[in-house]
Formats: sequence, C-alpha cells, structure tokens
Amino acid sequence: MDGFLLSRSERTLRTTGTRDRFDTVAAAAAALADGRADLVVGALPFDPSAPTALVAPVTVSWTDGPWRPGTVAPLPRVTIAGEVPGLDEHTARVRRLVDRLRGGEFDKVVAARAVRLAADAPIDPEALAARMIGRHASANGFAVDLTAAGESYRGHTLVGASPEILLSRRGDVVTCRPLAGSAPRRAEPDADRAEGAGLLASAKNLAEHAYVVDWIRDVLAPLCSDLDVPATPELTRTGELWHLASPIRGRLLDASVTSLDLARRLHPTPAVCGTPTDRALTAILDVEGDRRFYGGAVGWCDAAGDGDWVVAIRCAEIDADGTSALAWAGGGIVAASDPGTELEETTTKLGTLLGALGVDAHAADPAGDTLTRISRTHE
Ligand SMILES: C=C(O[C@@H]1C=C(C(=O)O)C=C[C@H]1O)C(=O)O
Repeated sequence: MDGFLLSRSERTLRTTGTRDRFDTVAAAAAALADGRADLVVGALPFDPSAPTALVAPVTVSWTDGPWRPGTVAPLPRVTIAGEVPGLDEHTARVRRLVDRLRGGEFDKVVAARAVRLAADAPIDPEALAARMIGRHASANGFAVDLTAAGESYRGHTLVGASPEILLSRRGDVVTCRPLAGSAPRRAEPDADRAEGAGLLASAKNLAEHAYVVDWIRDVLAPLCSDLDVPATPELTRTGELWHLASPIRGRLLDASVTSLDLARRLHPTPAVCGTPTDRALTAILDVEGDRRFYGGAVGWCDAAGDGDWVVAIRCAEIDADGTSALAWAGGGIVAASDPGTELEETTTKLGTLLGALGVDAHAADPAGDTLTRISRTHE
C-alpha cells in the first residue's frame, strides 16, 4: 500500500504516492520549512533513535467524518501462529519489572507483548483498517506504509485503531488527550458500569495515569501559555476497555513550533514507555527488543505546522506479502501491579485488532507457546 490513511471522527485524511521519503524528523521538518513539502504524513517509531517512516505524498484528500469506503475487500482467514514472547515469559518479565520498580529503579514502565498472525491469503491493509474503523467509529483508524523507514520495512504496513491522541495543533492551540489506566468492558451493564467506576476510584490506576499527565505538563509548560491540565482524569471507553483520560490544552508561545516538533518532544510518553523516560526506555529495549512502530506515533504535519498525531497502539504490522502480521499490546506496570492481571489486560487490548480479524484474543493457550488457535473467517 503506497499511501496513508488517518480516520478521525471529525475528518479523514487519505494520501497516495510518495514524492519524497524522510527517515528522520529533521529531514521532514526541513522539507516543510523550505517549501519542498506542503504536507508530511507517516509514523514515528517507538525508539526515538530509529528511522522514521515519513513521506511527502503525491495526492491528498480530506473528507468529513470517519472513513467509510464504499466497498471493502473481504479479509482472509487468520490464525495466531505464535506469541512473542510466550505468555509465561511475558508474565515472568512483568514479575521481574515489578521487582525493579519496588527496588526504586523507576516509577512506571510499560511492558508489551506481540502475537504473530498467519493469514491464508493477503490481508488488505485498507480492508482491515475499514473493518476496525467500522467497529470503533470514535477511534483514530490508520494504515501507514512503513517503506520509508528502510529495508526491513519495505512494503510493510502499520494498521490500527487508536483511542489515544498524542497531540493536535491548530494555529497556536495545542490539545492532548493522554490515556493510562485500564479496565475491561463487561457484557452485563451493571458489571460494566462497576468496572468503570472501580477504575475511576483506583489509586493504582490514578497513579499510572498521573505519570503521563505530569510528563505532558513538563514538556508543554515551557512552550505554552494558558496550559490547562485537569486535576483529575475522566472516564472514557472503547469497545473492549475503560480508560482514564485527561484532556489538556495550551496556547503556543512560539508559532513556529510545529505539530511534528511537538510529537518529537512528547513521544514517548509514559503511556507507552515509563517514568523516568530514559530509564524506562532503556529497560524496554533491553527486555523486549525492538518494538518497531508499535507504541510510536502516526500523523501528519502541514506547512503551517498544524497536524494530528495519534499514539500507535491497538495495531499490527503487516508484512509485504500480506500473509503474516505482528500485533502488539502493552500495559503500564507500577510497583503494585499484579502480573496475572497485566497479562489479561494485554489480551483484552489485543482484542481490538484480533476482533476485527475474527480471531478470539482470549483463545490463547495459557501455556503460551505456539499454535493453531483458529478463528472465524469473514464470510
Ligand atoms: C500500551 C497500550 O495502551 C496504553 C496503556 C494503557 C494502560 O497502561 O492502562 C492505557 C492506554 C494506552 O495509553 C496498548 O494498548 O498497547
């Protein structure tokens, strides 16, 4: 897929073609600044030192509302081919991280895992994005060609539906809506409401959330006047989860600070990384290895500096021939975290992507290693 899609509830950006590729934020920012590009779209990786997948597109179209394509290609049958790492190993990693948190090495760290998916025919990235957007109308649906990030990404696409806005910039107004703190949705309405109310009252989740809000405040305070940060978060929900959310708003002191600059400064927030950021990032890269574009940011920046960047979660990277993919999910760990509950939370989060593919996220083998857990196909 040589293109980019970002579907938000108010409008959708779709681009095709590649006029220029940028594997660093600096290169993309320079092209915007000197008029070689009037729009840059794409993704920032989780690891801020890794190559970016940013492009200046050839065609650009904006439409009102979320993306609603007329016809959508059917999705193939998809199975879970393996877990990376196995479920036991993920739980053991969380346990070791909890020990390090209790030892005071850091205050919060996000632990993630992935599932490897195998499809019996190519997964069309736009068809998967359309299905995710159809199931989550208020989410930020995306499909991004990652080729610009280098050889190991050639023809790969990142597809997802994120509930989390890293930032939006319109003129001198910057808004963010970080999430952190999670509880599963329940089928039974009273039980579901109780999960939400429990999350809003949970000291552990409020603390996990506060690390993210504090980070955003610290980054934005020197750049903004009138920075408005709510004292307590609000409750928000997706199809699968309740989250704590904080709508933040500020006014830029310097109008030359672009949405791409802001994304670079705000990323990685403790919603995907941890506190303190540098220690958490080092621990994640050491324990998990490369997260590629999971936990990164997807968005756009125009020549005026306006733009939207969403946190790249509830997503998968589809390989070049479309028949295999890696889907990730993570959760914030603090000293009070329970490894079993954290594992369950990642499974619930994986359900956003797996549900769109007709795969049951909860059908995983508790032993954690490979294979063949199958799923429904799309008729
Ligand atoms: C890291 C993910 O989600 C993030 C982590 C959350 C948490 O720890 O409670 C909640 C929302 C997201 O900010 C993910 O979905 O993979």
